[in-house]
Amino acid sequence: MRTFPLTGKILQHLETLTRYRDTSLLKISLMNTLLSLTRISEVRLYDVFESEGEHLLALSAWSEQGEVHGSNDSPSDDQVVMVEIDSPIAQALSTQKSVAIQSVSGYQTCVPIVLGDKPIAIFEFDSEQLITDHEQDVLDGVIGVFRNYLDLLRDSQHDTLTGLLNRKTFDFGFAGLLASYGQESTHPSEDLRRVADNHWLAVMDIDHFKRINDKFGHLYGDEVLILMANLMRTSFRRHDRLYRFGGEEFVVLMRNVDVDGVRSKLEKFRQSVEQHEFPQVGQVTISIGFAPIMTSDTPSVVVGKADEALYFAKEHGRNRVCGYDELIASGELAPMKSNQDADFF
Ligand SMILES: Nc1nc2c(ncn2[C@@H]2O[C@H](COP(=O)(O)OP(=O)(O)OP(=O)(O)O)[C@@H](O)[C@H]2O)c(=O)[nH]1
Repeated sequence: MRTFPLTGKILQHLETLTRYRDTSLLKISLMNTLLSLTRISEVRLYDVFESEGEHLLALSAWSEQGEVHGSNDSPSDDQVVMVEIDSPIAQALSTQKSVAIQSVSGYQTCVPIVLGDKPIAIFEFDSEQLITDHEQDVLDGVIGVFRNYLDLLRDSQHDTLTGLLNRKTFDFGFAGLLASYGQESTHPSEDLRRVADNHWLAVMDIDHFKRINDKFGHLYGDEVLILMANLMRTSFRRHDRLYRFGGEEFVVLMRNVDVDGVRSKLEKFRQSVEQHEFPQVGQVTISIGFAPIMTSDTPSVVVGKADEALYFAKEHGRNRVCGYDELIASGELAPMKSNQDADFF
């Protein structure tokens, strides 16, 4: 009978947990749940990546004196660390099972989260005492619900053909991203609150894609889209966000790069597409427009500016990279009027 209040509490937590559609908030909610249902004192959650057969970790949420914090951005390269050989995390990742060890302040338990046959995240718990079998059951059950829900959420956030993030995820996440960038910005002037001068949005569109479909058929057209997504994954950095916006249009969100860096990165990508031999189809080219992300702009204005630069590239020969600011400065494009942003979304 004494288990009923705990069962009710677990159900309440699960109800709260499954309300979230945002992965970062979901993680924070899960960690609060685990702290509240067990005698764990602190918890850290790492995202797990695989690179050349090695596991890499990036801290994505953590507690400090019981208060949970999370990062809502993809980790940059310098936030990713290698797993220490023979560490409990390494053991838990290789066996795909929980590992508990005695530590200076008590016990440390590592619980991997495995999707398919791949570990995608790992929890590290500190507790004064060894976790009991009952607590382990609660941990396993709640983490299992989290894993299944995360799997569903990931499915709904990604484009089925290319595996990139989808348009819905962009629409949902970009406004939040702008708001969080705004909090980070240190610029004193409201108008000039460009996000540390280094966040960008690029819209990319395959040239004459209709011709590819018409000449080789839709299956080859689809293959080009998949290969294009793979080229994007290898060309951009881990913390850049890659979206298929629809049809043959893609979007990249880039941060921590100056205007020269963004231009050369996009130019390099354009060249790698041009030089890639697409099976059957041969050469494919892409046109790219990019614009800075300013906290004073709405998402539709940012996309609208990058789109204008893209249309300029299309109208001036295709297979080019054009920056909105550069086109405005050179007088080749007239500045967008504020009412031009209506109803993009
Ligand atoms: N194979 C395939 N084709 C798609 C998909 N989504 C959209 N398309 C096709 O993409 C083509 C886009 O053609 P347009 O918008 O005319 O553009 P384009 O031929 O690339 O010409 P420009 O953009 O002006 O260079 C259309 O033929 C669509 O049917 C898809 O998921 N798979």
